[in-house]
Amino acid sequence: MTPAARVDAAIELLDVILRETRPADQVIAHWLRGRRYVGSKDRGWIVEAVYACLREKQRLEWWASRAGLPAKPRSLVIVCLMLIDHRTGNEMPELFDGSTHGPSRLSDIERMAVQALHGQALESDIQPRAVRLNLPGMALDRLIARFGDRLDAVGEAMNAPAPVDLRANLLKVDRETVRTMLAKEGVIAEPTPFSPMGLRLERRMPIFHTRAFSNGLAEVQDEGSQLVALLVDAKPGDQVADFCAGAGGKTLAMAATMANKGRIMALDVSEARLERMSDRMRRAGAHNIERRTLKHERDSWVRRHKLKFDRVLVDAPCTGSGTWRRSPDAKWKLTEQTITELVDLQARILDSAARLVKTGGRLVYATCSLLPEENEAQLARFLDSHATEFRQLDAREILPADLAAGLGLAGPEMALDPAAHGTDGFFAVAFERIADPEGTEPPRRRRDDVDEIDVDGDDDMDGEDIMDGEDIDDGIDADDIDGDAAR
Ligand SMILES: C[S@@+](CC[C@H](N)C(=O)[O-])C[C@H]1O[C@@H](n2cnc3c(N)ncnc32)[C@H](O)[C@@H]1O
Repeated sequence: MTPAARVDAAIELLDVILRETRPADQVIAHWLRGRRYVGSKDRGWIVEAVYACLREKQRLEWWASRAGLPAKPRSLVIVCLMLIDHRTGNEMPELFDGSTHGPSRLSDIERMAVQALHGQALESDIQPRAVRLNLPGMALDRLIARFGDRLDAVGEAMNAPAPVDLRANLLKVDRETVRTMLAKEGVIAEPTPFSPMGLRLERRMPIFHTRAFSNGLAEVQDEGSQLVALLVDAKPGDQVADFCAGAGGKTLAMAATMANKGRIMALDVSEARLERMSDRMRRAGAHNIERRTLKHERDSWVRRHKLKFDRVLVDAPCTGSGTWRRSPDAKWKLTEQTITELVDLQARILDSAARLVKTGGRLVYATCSLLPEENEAQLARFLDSHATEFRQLDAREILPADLAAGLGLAGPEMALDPAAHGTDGFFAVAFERIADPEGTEPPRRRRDDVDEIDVDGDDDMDGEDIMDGEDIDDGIDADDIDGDAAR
């Protein structure tokens, strides 16, 4: 491709992403699949340019508007080329050359804008705070409430590219062995600071071709997500419900802490997401997972299995604001309505999933969000409405002492952020059921009886099949290390 053709492709792809509701990584994968003729170097340039525009969209728009350019993808790319790629005014006409595969020539206004932009820095003291921090205005007050004086540091960390973390699959191997195997294939990784099963790549690179990955010895998973699984602390023999299991990031981590003993019911309303778990389960050698598609959070299956689980994880659908460093497009698509709807859905899911927890069992509510209404406010609401049934546990007492001390948790919740912990932003809180809804204790079961408990529904009369783990294309693009796979 000529440099101009690359620029034209970046403008086109950016336009598609900004008009779509799907996440950018999915749109990009789809767009590239339809253009196999685009070589790998060209792909690399185009994707990098598009991500730079998405990551810096607000600051680029601010400069575009100041320079008199319309709010269009083409303007974003022009400003990106000037302020991020540091092109000179003389180079720009060559990139906008009006050729068959290139973008149309620069207009008079664009030429003047290019001159005005020359030598400017992307970040400026005169930008409003939300622009300078590159955060959506509607999130600013919420994040100030959460982080106070730390917000500048958190904002900076949220703008930096995320590292690639792996979880060593302890069902098959220990962390050091995976690390050595990866090193032999040229992939250098260091132990993550907190998770005892985590490895962090020295630099971003595809790992899906490595023996460690294809033999199921490692999975891509952000360290924060690994820590959420540790807070659940599912033990061998436990009955576990993973209520929003998705493609199984945390399900697989829990299968490992359970040493494949006991059972995990992986539940989700999305059959497609649960299907994506099958290949990962097989690769990981995880044999204690059953998957079930729920019609909705109050599916009759939940009622039939109330008070039956030792551990219930609710990894709730959320704004994903804690993962904005991976999915910068998501922050510009956030609306008040989305937040309102998600908060309502989270409450409904949490209330329903709580019914599954047996007395003495643990409920963990988690999000990858940094917004207080999805986290602290949900916790307060749940405790308030379930005061006679649940008590909050202290994460610092659940996690191993050195880990809890290292995380420096300020309270009983496990609140992680990219600045303090280098992880994605996560919030996780653990509760213990102290009484069943009627206030009467269900019969206690002996530990070694738990495998006998009917968690897969012999009484299942609603005709929904539990998926059987057959091999289905996982739909995750080989280079998609920031999609479901990172959770
Ligand atoms: C944050 S994602 C889960 C990520 C997953 N636990 C992991 O670690 O890879 C949230 C999930 O909640 C599911 N979900 C949305 N609405 C739901 C509902 N009403 N009941 C159960 N799951 C729901 C979504 O399909 C999505 O897979």
